[in-house]
Amino acid sequence: MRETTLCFPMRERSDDGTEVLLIEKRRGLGEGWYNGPGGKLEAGETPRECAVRETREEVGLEVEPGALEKAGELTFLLDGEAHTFCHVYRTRSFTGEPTTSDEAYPEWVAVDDVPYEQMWDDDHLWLPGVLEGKTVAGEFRFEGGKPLDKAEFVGHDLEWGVSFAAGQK
Ligand SMILES: COc1nc(N)nc2c1ncn2[C@H]1C[C@H](O)[C@@H](COP(=O)(O)OP(=O)(O)OP(=O)(O)O)O1
Repeated sequence: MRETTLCFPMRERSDDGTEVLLIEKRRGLGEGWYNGPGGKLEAGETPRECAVRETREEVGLEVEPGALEKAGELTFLLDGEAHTFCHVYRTRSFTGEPTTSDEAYPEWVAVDDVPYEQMWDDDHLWLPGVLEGKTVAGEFRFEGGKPLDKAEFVGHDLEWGVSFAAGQK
């Protein structure tokens, strides 16, 4: 199973609203859809280190590992087999301005205006709660063979208010 991360940088707008930094993915799994910066763990990397690196590589923001708040653990199953495990983080502490990379077009979006219709089918089930500050563990089931982004979303289980094991924070 692939181990991956997603990171959702957030900021307050001057008119009192909150925004989240999304990317339009330019290649790989979920190409053309909106998501958070993130990707696969490299050898020897912790999930937090991966989220920091992917956020830097994809959108040019610097985040301290300790400034990441663990918000979720998501398991994606394809045809009954574990396909991807994803650690989800949010943060309001970062430096730099978002810049386009080979992998991503970054875009600040109001949390009330997240384009769920242009995202993975599971995202509208868990991302609103994550952006409200909740924690979640979820299992999402897809069927129809590889690749995952062409498979059909068929079911899910969610648990809110979870605590994460010390080694998984
Ligand atoms: C199935 O539902 C998913 N929902 C969301 N929101 N995100 C998902 C889902 N499945 C996978 N992802 C995320 C998890 C990772 O952040 C990326 C994986 O993308 P990719 O395979 O392209 O990984 P990268 O490390 O970016 O790949 P390269 O560096 O080799 O381009 O998708």
